[in-house]
Amino acid sequence: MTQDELKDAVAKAAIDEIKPHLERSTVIGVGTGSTANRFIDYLARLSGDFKGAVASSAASAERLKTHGIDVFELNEVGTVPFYIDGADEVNAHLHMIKGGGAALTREKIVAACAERFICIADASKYVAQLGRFPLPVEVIPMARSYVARQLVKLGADPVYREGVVTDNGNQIIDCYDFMIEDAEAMEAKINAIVGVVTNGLFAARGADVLLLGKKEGVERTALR
Ligand SMILES: O=C(CO)[C@H](O)[C@H](O)COP(=O)(O)O
Repeated sequence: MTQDELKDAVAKAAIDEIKPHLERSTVIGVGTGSTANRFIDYLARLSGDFKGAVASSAASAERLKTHGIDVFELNEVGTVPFYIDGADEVNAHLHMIKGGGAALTREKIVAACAERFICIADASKYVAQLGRFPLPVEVIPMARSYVARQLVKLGADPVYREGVVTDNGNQIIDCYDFMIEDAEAMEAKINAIVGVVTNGLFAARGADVLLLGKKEGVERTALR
């Protein structure tokens, strides 16, 4: 099976996961990226079974609207029963690195408001230790150099993702050569640097369920 087929399989599996729980009043949290896009495409087939979605990026909001799915502001909705999103890396604790698509801050906000975070990923994303994928950090533009110097002190090789402006008007620094021992501690440490909006470690609020696409089939892991 190709990586695209595996992404497709987990997107469908996420639909099967949430379908029995949908009500006409349900607003679903939707992530960003190529795997989340497939989920959006399948979700469109259920229109009428739920109320709408909250999106973690302008791109996902656009795709949802194109399919005729109503998009709500998170502030109007409060909490969402599910948040479905991909990951750049995920480990056995269902801690993740996210933000390859620069949507990490909004993803983290919607995830924080979700009762259940369902991570959908193909098998290439599963790792024993987080950090081979460069860890994204969203920064306030004027703080970029300062934050980069602090990240060097933490052991990272920070590289400015040139030309990328987040949906929040900020910039991204990617931390290379930065294997993570304690994801929760590092998430908090980086977030404590002045000028950091947030970083792409999702450990304090990891996923509750992982649907991992393998060539043998979709493997489901539920922590809660
Ligand atoms: O965090 C993300 C975007 O900011 C995505 O979830 C992550 O990059 C995975 O993307 P894809 O499904 O395209 O592999």
